[in-house]
Amino acid sequence: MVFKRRARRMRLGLGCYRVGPTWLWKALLVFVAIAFAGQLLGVIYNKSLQQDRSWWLFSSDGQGPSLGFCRPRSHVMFLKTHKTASSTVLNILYRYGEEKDLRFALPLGYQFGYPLPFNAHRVKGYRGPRVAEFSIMGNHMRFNKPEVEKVMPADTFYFSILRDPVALTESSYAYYKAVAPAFRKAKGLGDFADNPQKYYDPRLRNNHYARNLLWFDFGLDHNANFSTTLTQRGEVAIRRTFKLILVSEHFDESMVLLRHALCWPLDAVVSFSLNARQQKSNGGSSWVVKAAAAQPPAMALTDNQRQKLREWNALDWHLYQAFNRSFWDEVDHFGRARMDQEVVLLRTRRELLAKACLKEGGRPVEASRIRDKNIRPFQSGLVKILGYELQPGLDNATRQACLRMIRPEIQYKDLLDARQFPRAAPQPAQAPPPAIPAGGAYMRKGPSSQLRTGELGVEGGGRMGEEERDWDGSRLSRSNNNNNQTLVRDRGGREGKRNIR
Ligand SMILES: Nc1ncnc2c1ncn2[C@@H]1O[C@H](COP(=O)(O)OS(=O)(=O)O)[C@@H](OP(=O)(O)O)[C@H]1O
Repeated sequence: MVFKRRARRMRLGLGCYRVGPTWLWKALLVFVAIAFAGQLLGVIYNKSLQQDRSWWLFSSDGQGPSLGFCRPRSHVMFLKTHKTASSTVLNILYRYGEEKDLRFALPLGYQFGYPLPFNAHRVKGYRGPRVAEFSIMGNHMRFNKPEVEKVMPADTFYFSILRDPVALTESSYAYYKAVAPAFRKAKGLGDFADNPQKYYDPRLRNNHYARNLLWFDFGLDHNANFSTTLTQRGEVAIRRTFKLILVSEHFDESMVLLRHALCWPLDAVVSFSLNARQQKSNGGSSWVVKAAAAQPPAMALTDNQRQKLREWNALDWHLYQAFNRSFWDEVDHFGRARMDQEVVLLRTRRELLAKACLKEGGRPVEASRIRDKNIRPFQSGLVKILGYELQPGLDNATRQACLRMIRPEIQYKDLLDARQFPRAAPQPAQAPPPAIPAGGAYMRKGPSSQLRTGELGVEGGGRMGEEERDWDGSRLSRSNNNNNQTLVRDRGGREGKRNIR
């Protein structure tokens, strides 16, 4: 009996024990099912949100405020001055032209025979002055109006960009330290600023990077003595051709004026700063914006040295001041309040795109950290040139749009070149220049083993043989200067001073 009762209690107990866990298991199962479904819905929702967002990112929202009645310009010539944010501007032109399927006047290499004055035959595919077939031109050149006019249509819109000569010299010194003999010989930028005459020889190749570089790029004589008549003449000549001169220090306002001048949507002029130098903060090694950055000792300048650099670059300083004034006149004409509003919109848009497109919260990173060589920027000089990495997991359309905004100049030019000349056999852009030992000017190779800026060789296949010639055709000979071999102009050679207009 006792045994039976105990067995019944055990059965009941077991029954109780079974009822409890079954109920719990069922509840758990329902909970897991709900959680799983939630996750699944979340993923689907997020994905569609991301797609919606990317659709929204690069669509009508990027049109910006009304441009009024105007027709978008598609014939554009940008004089790409050196170290002025010109690569960022060129990226804008590349993107617009690519999207609209416009034809670019591209150099054979990466520049139009720089530092020689521009010649129409430097344009790949150029077939003569009466064949108007190019829409956009913007790679580095030394401006030469009559030759440019052979390539570009008569209704072309010409524009360019200037930068404060002191900031420009800092950037140029960092980038061309090894290329320009005047910079190479100086102990640091301050030392150069204290006594530029001590280091500067106008006959030496690539020294144009060290004096009045803007004036030089506009095709004017950068070694001329400063005079009010001369500077006014230069200014008038530039104004006659260039309908808009942007100012690097006011980049965003510049972009607003540019978009209205070209009648382009807001997104077309939204950009990420390209070709920036790495700057170190006082304490750490992280990238910081220039204003807050401590310059490395070789780059540090006192106020007095800054003033001296303005005097040394007096022609550029005049140009910068004159065009800075007229820039603000244009802003006044546009309307200051309206400008402020558009600048806010532009910055908001840039922030949004940076968050969507870029890693590191949109901050530029060292080239060595960029895994994809197609977006690694070209390196030159004393400092690291920064680039960007894309956010992972972007849908294809967004990825392509983001990629366009960060693709460095060299890779972008290669891509456009391949599109425009699909059947052309790959050409070496430039034959390698002769190596000059012991402190002679030297070149670095770009990602495609081709030269870009600050190189020694004449672009477009101009290997310099035994008889070497400078950009204006004057003969060069080697000189041994304090054990530094350099190329100097022969006495009989032309002075290379020419005013193109
Ligand atoms: N958006 C914007 N606003 C202001 N400044 C900008 C911008 N984009 C690029 N930069 C700075 O421009 C410098 C590079 O100039 P370039 O691209 O003209 O150089 S190059 O001649 O093509 O090598 C380089 O200056 P430094 O960093 O002082 O060397 C860039 O940081």
